[in-house]
Amino acid sequence: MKHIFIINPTAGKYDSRQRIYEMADHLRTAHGLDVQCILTKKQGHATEIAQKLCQTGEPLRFYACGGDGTVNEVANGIIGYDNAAMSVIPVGTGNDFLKNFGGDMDKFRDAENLWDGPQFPMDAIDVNGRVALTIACSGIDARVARDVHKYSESPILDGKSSYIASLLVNFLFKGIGSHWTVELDGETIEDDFSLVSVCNGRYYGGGFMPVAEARMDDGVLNTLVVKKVSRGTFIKFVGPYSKGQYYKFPHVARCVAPKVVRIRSEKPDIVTCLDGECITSDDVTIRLSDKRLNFFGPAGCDCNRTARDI
Ligand SMILES: Nc1ncnc2c1ncn2[C@@H]1O[C@H](COP(=O)(O)OP(=O)(O)OP(=O)(O)O)[C@@H](O)[C@H]1O
Repeated sequence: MKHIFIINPTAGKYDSRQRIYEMADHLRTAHGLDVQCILTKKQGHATEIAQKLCQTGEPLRFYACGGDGTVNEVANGIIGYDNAAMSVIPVGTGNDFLKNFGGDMDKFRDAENLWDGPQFPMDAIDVNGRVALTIACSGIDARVARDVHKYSESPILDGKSSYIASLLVNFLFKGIGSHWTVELDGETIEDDFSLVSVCNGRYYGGGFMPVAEARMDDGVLNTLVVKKVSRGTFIKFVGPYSKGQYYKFPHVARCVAPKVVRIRSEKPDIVTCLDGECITSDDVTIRLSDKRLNFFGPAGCDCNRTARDI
């Protein structure tokens, strides 16, 4: 078994390379493991590295060292390969993926807790052939996520404050709704929408939680469809929405669990964020991936630790 640390040197506010090299060295010396550290060189590189290694057929354990973007890229590289599994060492700005594990998040910071941890399958979301693990959102929340990196470079803003800054700018200057045709299995709705959030997990945007009951291994994608609303309603809605209380606004938000969600627009104005990484198109199809992700974590961890019933 090989242990591969894929390190995004640009993730997070501080350089974490030295700390990761020390952890990797410790696994070599204390446990005699075959460990390799690889730095990413550009966006998308983590997927290329992981996929190439998976094709060798060797048994592999990957450690995505970065934020949600790095986690997403490694997942896209390994999903579908039986010989590979992944975990995460969080050194990013937001690390929303690991929030799903609740209080166990801190255990992921040390590879000593991970290298022989249990492996389990997790669901994934397929978005036009690309994979998201936590949430695939389209609409104002995706535009906010696309712009959030501009603000997260500020030394005075943490993950959540950067998200709020981006939300305010989009809300005040760029408008809330988009005219789309949304298909939820057989149902077709043409209307103005604020957002469509397809949730496998629960967190995005530095800790916002659209659907608290979403579970990451139940084969269900909880999908929140929010029609265009006035600025006044949006202001009242956003707080409860961020805490999984969409059901307090039944005239605005509807939560369903379709097998396939398709969004179409007359122009390429559909911004869709997959775990924070954004694509823009005029036709997006989102469904449960037919592949599951092999994931490993600290003993006793649970990707549904923070899930709740309505
Ligand atoms: N060497 C590199 N140079 C520039 N960008 C890179 C490099 N390696 C990876 N990236 C890109 O950096 C972006 C940000 O990475 P990531 O999301 O992991 O960190 P973060 O933004 O600090 O964390 P989070 O998304 O959790 O807030 C990703 O889009 C990734 O593709």
